[in-house]
Amino acid sequence: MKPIIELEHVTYQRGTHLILQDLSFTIMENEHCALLGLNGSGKTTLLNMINGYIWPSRGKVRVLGHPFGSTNLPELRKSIGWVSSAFQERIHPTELAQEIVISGKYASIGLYEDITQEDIDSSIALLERVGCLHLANRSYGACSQGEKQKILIARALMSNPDLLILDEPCTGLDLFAREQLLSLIEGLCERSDGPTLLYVTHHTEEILPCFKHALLLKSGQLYNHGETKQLLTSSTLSSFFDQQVHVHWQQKRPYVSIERSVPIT
Ligand SMILES: Nc1ncnc2c1ncn2[C@@H]1O[C@H](COP(=O)(O)OP(=O)(O)OP(=O)(O)O)[C@@H](O)[C@H]1O
Repeated sequence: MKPIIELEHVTYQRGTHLILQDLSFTIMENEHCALLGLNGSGKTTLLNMINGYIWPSRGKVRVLGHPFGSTNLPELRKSIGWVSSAFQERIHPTELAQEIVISGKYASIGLYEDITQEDIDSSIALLERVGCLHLANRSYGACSQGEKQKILIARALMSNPDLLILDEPCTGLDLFAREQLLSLIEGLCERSDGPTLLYVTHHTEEILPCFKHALLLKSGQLYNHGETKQLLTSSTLSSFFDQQVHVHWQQKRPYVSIERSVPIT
């Protein structure tokens, strides 16, 4: 097993604000991991750092074994798939689903390279894998939110990444579209030749059993990390959220409810 993400005493400071503070953790190959943290806890900042868009003020970052500082980051990014709503907003609505998928090979927005027959075949295979082959020639703007997310996952897989980051992929999905997307994600986790997944969410019930590890980020600090089953307990999450919560597991997924101190009338 190889290390996929390694952070050593990483701090990220903007002015006097310590956005990330002394983070140290390692995610190993196939150790699919969930990242939880309240709004403003530093998740996006951390993802930007893992993708080499920002640099630590202090500490060391290594991704896929490449130490930042002596690594060709645009090249490294081709081995990282990143699906986020911020990225979704940058896609032109007239672009066709298949073009979007192919652009993933070049880590570009829009297609500027000469496309090979192999690119076309791979994009078709990926669209089929995410259940969206029928959308190949549909413009992105005309796709539903669930379809858009699946197309972006296919795009992220186009470069055969070693690391796949899914940042709140279920946002805006109805109950059934969400379960459909989660089944697709579960399928990705189960492939021994697939990427290591980092799954960011505010909704613990999306943490599938395949995410055996979890990172809890609180106010820019690593509050805790370890095995999901041990970490996501009522007691740990109540102190993590500074609010009494109750965790119950259903079909091996953790559901969190807030214990209200004031009865609802
Ligand atoms: N460039 C910056 N300069 C100053 N402050 C910043 C900068 N980038 C982020 N922050 C602050 O750092 C904190 C963490 O932001 P970040 O976007 O990483 O949180 P997050 O966990 O992704 O939140 P959310 O769940 O709401 O998306 C926030 O208080 C934010 O305002």
